[in-house]
Amino acid sequence: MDMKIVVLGAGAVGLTIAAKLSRVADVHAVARKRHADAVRERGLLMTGIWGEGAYRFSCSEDLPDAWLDADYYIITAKSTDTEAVCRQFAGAIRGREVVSLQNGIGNEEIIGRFTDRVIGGMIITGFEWRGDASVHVSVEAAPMKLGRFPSGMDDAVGRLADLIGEAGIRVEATGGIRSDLWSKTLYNCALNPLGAVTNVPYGALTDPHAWAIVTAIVREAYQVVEAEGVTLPWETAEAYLEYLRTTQLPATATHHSSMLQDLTLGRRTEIDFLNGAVADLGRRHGIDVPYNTCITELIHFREQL
Ligand SMILES: NC(=O)C1=CN([C@@H]2O[C@H](COP(=O)(O)OP(=O)(O)OC[C@H]3O[C@@H](n4cnc5c(N)ncnc54)[C@H](O)[C@@H]3O)[C@@H](O)[C@H]2O)C=CC1
Ligand SMILES: CC(C)(CO)C(=O)C(=O)O
Repeated sequence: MDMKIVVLGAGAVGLTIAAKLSRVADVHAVARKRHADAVRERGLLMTGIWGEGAYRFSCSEDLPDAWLDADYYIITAKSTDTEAVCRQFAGAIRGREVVSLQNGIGNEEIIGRFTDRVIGGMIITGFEWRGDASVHVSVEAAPMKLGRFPSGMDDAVGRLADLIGEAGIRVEATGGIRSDLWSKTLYNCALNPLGAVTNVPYGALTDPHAWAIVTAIVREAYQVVEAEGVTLPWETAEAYLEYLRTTQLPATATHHSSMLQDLTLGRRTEIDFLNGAVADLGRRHGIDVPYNTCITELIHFREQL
């Protein structure tokens, strides 16, 4: 029997993941009405580096009873909606395997209040809206990572990674997902808010003036990660900055920060799960975090304009 997967809060990331998984599993996506209607009418339209085509799968605004026995629930809402999604589907996800495939620090902890089976996910692939239920997959800097949260590996993680791999998505299972989540958060903290307030593609942030700010943000964040007891693949902030400049940035140089789009559309941004989380944790650990505090306040100011 095929595995049953439910994607909760399916937008650009979630609908695309649902589409790919629909080729190897039974999939239902919970999405907003206009996307759900479009998926039902003509499928999810995908273009870009993950292939082209129309993908049909079950999609609606709610969770039909037939999906209450899903093997995995994957949350792909913005971090600002994690708590609300968990509350709305609390009955379904209690005691179930729930995966966060979101940016930032704090989602897994929120989900952990609703189920004791939390899987952390890190994805560094670009998904851009091209219309209702129409997504362009633009860039990919590394394989997806999946791991039991806060740490460890087990069969449930391995089975999901195998399934996602079968669907044609590059993925690796890991025993240390917090390290991957923090690695991605460093990248987002460095680029997302600065790219949003300056309205430039990420590649432009290597300019020396912008890079000085990126450097300060990353140095503060690095101290916080160390204080949190998380080991990153790079020994120092300087080593990460070199990786960011020479490997991650070239792979996503043309990308515009999605935070800018959130600001333009008058939506709340994920800043409190990124630089805001770094600033909060920094204060708790007695670490000076002026750059992360400043950029967080700046984004909150812009959110209100
Ligand atoms: N778009 C991208 O390229 C990438 C995004 N991410 C992260 O992935 C997460 C999702 O990002 P996107 O897909 O871009 O966001 P999105 O805004 O396109 O998708 C989230 C969707 O969930 C819907 N939603 C929220 N609550 C819901 C509910 N209760 N019922 C039904 N639908 C609900 C929203 O209306 C929205 O359509 C974020 O944490 C983001 O930072 C990570 C890597 C790349
Ligand atoms: C889209 C991409 C690859 C680059 O910014 C990303 O992963 C993110 O913004 O979180």
